[in-house]
Amino acid sequence: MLSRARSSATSTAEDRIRMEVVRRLRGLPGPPIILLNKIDRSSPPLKFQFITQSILREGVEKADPATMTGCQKCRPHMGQNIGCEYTKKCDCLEYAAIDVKRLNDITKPIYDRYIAGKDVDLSQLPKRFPYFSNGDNTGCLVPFYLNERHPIYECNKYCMCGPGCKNRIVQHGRQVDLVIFKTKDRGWGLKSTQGLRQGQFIDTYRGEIITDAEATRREKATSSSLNSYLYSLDKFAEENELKPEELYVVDGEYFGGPTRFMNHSCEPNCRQYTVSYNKHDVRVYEIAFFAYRNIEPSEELTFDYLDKDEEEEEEGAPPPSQEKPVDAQGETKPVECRCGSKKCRKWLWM
Ligand SMILES: C[S@@+](CC[C@H](N)C(=O)[O-])C[C@H]1O[C@@H](n2cnc3c(N)ncnc32)[C@H](O)[C@@H]1O
Repeated sequence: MLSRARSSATSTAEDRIRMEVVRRLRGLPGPPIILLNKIDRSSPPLKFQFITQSILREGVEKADPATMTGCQKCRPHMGQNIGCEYTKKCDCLEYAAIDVKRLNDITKPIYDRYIAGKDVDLSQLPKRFPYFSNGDNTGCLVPFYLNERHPIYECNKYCMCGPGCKNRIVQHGRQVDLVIFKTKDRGWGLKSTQGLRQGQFIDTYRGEIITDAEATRREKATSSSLNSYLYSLDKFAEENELKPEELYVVDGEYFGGPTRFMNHSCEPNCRQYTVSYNKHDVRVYEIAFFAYRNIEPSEELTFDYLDKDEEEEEEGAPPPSQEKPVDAQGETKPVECRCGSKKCRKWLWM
């Protein structure tokens, strides 16, 4: 009798936690996010809170708002009705990927000077629009951006192109339904009940944006693998000569969005991309997940925790290792990878 009473009290507590998590999920904007557990009676921890915007913690500052300018020459209707379609005119696309195929006798010498490291006016050069602007793939990231990982500069509230501009996808937020589900052997994971197209936006990675010093303090204060939830905002570090201690870090452990539940795969179906609304802010920007290939309904969504940009990839992906990885302090933080891929590198962290 006693053990029966105990077990029913436990289930009530578990049920209450689940109901509270479901209540929180229902309060979020956008298509539904479902909680699914066919494995046991647990729920994601209540100390984790869903947020819709990252929280800037002490010592973290966005660039002066005065630096956030919008495109001034664009208009909502410029012919094909896709907003900033004339990429040479659009100030927001100044730093977009250069479309080398469209260089001509006038722009090629400018491009060559740019490649040689000279200071040039990039607005002169033809750019690549990051998203498909018509057809079945409208809104999906084009293959060039998908593969090259060039930062995406979306239009912003100061732009003259208007809210319907096709250079605004991530800022409109998640448009796909999601399921946070319990996996057999990797805690919680994420999937969608709908099929996703290659290049389709899923959601951003949100959390507390903290200084590098605070990230180090948090890492030292915990014995758990906190690094699972820390994401360094270092995309622009090298070109802007930012020192490691000047960088900010997103911590999604206690505050975040559903993407915080995405597991790692050595052969992932999603990748993360840099999205900026202010080209002058090199320290605070969005990390956005896009489908890297077509994804079947209910296929688990994964990304590579050690994902490298193309240039770094050319140096070669880390080989599968039988040895336990060791960090800079010589401590092992072995988390065995259970992604199940043929290309599995065996460990989550190298
Ligand atoms: C960002 S969290 C992902 C969500 C996590 N599964 C949860 O329940 O909160 C990262 C942690 O998930 C687990 N994990 C993610 N991918 C894994 C994989 N491929 N193999 C083993 N564990 C994995 C590890 O415990 C890792 O530290």
